[in-house]
Order: sequence, then structure tokens, then C-alpha cells
Amino acid sequence: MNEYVIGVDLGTSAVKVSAMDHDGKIIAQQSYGYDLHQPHPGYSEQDPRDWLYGTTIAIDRLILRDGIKAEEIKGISFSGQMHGLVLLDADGQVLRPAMLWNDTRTTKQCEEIKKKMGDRFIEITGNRALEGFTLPKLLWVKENEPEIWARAKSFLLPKDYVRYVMTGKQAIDYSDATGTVLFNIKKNAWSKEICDTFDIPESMCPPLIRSIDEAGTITDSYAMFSGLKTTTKVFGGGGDNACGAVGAGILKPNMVMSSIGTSGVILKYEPDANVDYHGALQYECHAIPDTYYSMGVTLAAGHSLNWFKHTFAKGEDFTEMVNRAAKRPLGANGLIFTPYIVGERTPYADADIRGSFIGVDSMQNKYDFVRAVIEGITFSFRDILNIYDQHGQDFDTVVAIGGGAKSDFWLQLQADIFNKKVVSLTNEQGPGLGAAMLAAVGLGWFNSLQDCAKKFVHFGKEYEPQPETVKKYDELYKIYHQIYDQTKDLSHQIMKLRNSWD
Ligand SMILES: Nc1ncnc2c1ncn2[C@@H]1O[C@H](COP(=O)(O)OP(=O)(O)O)[C@@H](O)[C@H]1O
Ligand SMILES: O=C(CO)[C@@H](O)[C@H](O)COP(=O)(O)O
Repeated sequence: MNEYVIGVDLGTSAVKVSAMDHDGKIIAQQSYGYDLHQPHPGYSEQDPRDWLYGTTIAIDRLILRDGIKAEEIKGISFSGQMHGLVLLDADGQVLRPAMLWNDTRTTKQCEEIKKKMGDRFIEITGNRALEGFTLPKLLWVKENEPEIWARAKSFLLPKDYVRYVMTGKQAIDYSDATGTVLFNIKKNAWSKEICDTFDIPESMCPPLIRSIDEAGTITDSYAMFSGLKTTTKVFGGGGDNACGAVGAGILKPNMVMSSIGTSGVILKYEPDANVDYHGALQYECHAIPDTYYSMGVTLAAGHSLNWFKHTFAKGEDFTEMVNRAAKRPLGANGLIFTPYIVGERTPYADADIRGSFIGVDSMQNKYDFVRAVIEGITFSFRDILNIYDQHGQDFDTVVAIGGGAKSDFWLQLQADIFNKKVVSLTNEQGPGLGAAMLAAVGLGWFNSLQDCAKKFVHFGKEYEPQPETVKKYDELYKIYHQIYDQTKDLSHQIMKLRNSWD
């Protein structure tokens, strides 16, 4: 009988499921898209039931369309969009729409955390309190929706909610637990000090498991709902960036990952919890047991391109649109874009900054704008790389994953703007592949994720920086880098005005 593992990549735009065999060969893939609700500036919500139905439909399609037999599915694991708050009542029912990682309504709560705990907060969690994280969201609900807060008994993160419905057991893995900022990264446990300071009952925090641990098996009711078998084992899984790094083979400190999904990420493997970026970068537990990673996040990376396409080039295909942009001149005929369209996280933790196009000229066409968007997103990654430089952290290879890594042009652009070698994967499935690897190791198919990577991860084409282009982008980046400081006051004034009209 064939045996498969399924990696569920619960993204922001869609859930993607991949079935893989013992050799790491992708046998079948399905996906299902869902909506993002942005009812006010800074708000970003999804309905957890959409994740559940989307995941179930996508897995069903593996069975019904791709001919995978339910009994052949030995294990399932997850990669999940991070930080999102799913609030549950005593019966495990969802109390309100999930507030996502890119929801930035919690500036006031972040300031309160900073005021009450100062640097002690970074000492405990390895992170600053930023709007996207889970604790500020809990405090927002407590303050603004007291009737919902009174009924709240526990919280989960997005993938944990789907796993909970599948297994009937609530749990969270260490990589996603760090992203709540309620977690003591040095003690590997929920922080009583933080819970007490903000009057969050510790009992609300779910039990902790490792990413490769078995969380349970499929319940009778979910088996009936989905067609899966109750013998299928379900494993912890991890935050999407931890899983992306596993699937991209980032298992040593000399490599970093760049991920262009809805968000954008530069991530570095860290062997221990001791490098001190003093909150300038996020510091999280890895999905690889007892290791860590640091990262910086551009809130709207792929989201900026998606927004542009949706607003100005609706009917066009991504690949076609990007290929046309590639034919425009370097620097988009003098146009520079900053991707702060939902606020920013790294290096500017600023919920009220907004994006800009600088240098609009009547000779530019739509594809200059597309090119400027792509270049601007990539410059924002360079801002993150600068933080590593400032801390004396070096590396030689960037492994690129995410939807943005589908484009040859964008991969070469990363090499030229970063002035580093960029490597793609032969099968761009970063987080989903990482999730499947967690199930494969959990099932005992391999002794470790490192062993599994030897079979599952295959590097593809390499993109070397081109010295002449590197030089030109260096000059352009120096201008890009000034835009935040020179536009932030204007952005803040506009935001204040919008809020006063609301
Ligand atoms: N062919 C393509 N070329 C370049 N970028 C693309 C292409 N297709 C998708 N993208 C970008 O990738 C993003 C989606 O990436 P993905 O990793 O699937 O996101 P998520 O996991 O957040 O749902 C889109 O928003 C888009 O900007
Ligand atoms: O907030 C973060 C990381 O801290 C984001 O990276 C989210 O985890 C969303 O990821 P994508 O949907 O872009 O993959």
C-alpha cells in the first residue's frame, strides 16, 4: 500500500495541501482560497470556519480528484499563518472573527505593554510587543469587547484551531507560542509574569507540544465530516516561517531564507536563544526542536503586488504582469514605491505609516508601476538585511521561497538588491513542504528533520549578483531608505484625519 503525509499550509490568501511520499515526492496538491475582511483601517480578520472548510475541501479533493485513498494518509501536519487570535468559549466554540497577524488596531495596547514592562518584556519573550502579535489582541478584546472577553476560556492560533477540530484536542507548538509574546523563550514555558501583569488567566494558554509531536488522531466526527480515517495521526506543525525554513533547508546559520508570501520575511537560523537583537528582529522557537530563528517582516510584500493587480490590472495573470514589468528599465523610469500599505513592522514598527509612489512621471506606464512595486518590496527586505549587518551577522546564501519566488526576474532582482547569491527550490513549496516533513519525522520515517531534508529538499537554480546592476540598485536604495523618515509625518497626519472622520 502507498503511504503519504499531508502538509497543510494555512496561508492568508489560501490553504494549500500537499501529499508527499517517503521520498519527498509531491504526489498531489490542492488549494482553496478564502477572503480577508478589512472593515476599518488597520483591521484584518478572517472567519476560522473558512480555514476549516477550506482545509477539508482541499483534502477531500486529494481523495476525490487525485485518487489518494484515505487509509494511505498516515500523517498530517501544519504550517500556519502566525500570531492570529482565535478566541474560544468553554465549549470550544469560536467567539469572534480571528484577528490576524497583519491587524494593527492594537497600538494603544502595545504602548501599555511597553509602559508596564519596558525592557523586561524583551528579556522574557525575545521580542518587542508589536501590533500583529497575540497578546496585544487579547488585551484589545478585553478592553473593547468585555461581553466576549467574559465568555473567553482559551485561545488558539490559526493552524491550532484547524488541528483542534480534527483531533478534539487543544494545543499549540513552541514556534507559534513564541509568536504570542506570552511565552518565556529562555524557560520554554508560558510566562506567569506576563499573564499576571496583564491579568490574563494562565489557563487560557493552550498546552504546549513540539512541532513533530503527535497531537492526536482524527476524531469520529471529523472523519465523518471529511472522509479521513480515524487512524491518521495529526502532528503539531509550526508557524509558517518556521516551516518555510524547514522546507527551504535553512538548517545552518550561514543561510537565510527570504519569503515573499502575503507578508515578506528574511529569516535566519539561530542555534540558541542568546543573540540579542534587542527586539529589532523577532526571535522565535524553531520547528526544529531546541533551536531558534530570528526574522524581520515586511507586512505587505506579496500583498502589495496583489493589491496593485487587484486594483489596476484585475484581469491580468501574475506571471504575464511580472514579465512585462521585467522589460521596463531598472528603476522603473524614476519611480520608487514603499510597501507600507497596511503599516509596517521591520525595521519601522509603525501601524500608521502608509505607502507612497515617489517620482511619478507622465512617461511611465502601468508596468513601470508594477516594477516599482516589486523593487520597493525587495528594498524593504534590504532594510531587514541591514539589521543583520549592524549586528555583525553574515551569511553567504539566501534561499528564496513563497509566491514571489515563482518569478525568475524577481529571484535575480533579489540577488542584485541583496548583493548575495540567491537559490531557489526545485519545487517551490516552502511552508507546505516543511509541514509535510514534520509529519514524516513525527511518524518515524526519519530520525531528524536534518535527515529528512536530505531526501525532501532540493535546491534549484542559483542567481548570482551582477556587479553593474548591484551598483545601480545600491544608488537607488539610498534614496528609497530616506522615504520612511521623509513621509512618516504626512502619513500620520492623514491617518489621524481618517480616524477622525470614521
Ligand atoms: N507568478 C508570480 N510571479 C511573481 N509573484 C507572484 C506570482 N504568483 C503569485 N505571486 C505573489 O505571491 C503572493 C502569494 O504568495 P503565497 O506564498 O502563495 O502567499 P500566502 O502563503 O501568504 O497565501 C501573491 O500575493 C503575489 O504577490
Ligand atoms: O506575521 C508574520 C510573521 O511574524 C507573517 O509572516 C504571517 O505568519 C503570515 O504569513 P503569510 O501568509 O505571508 O505566509
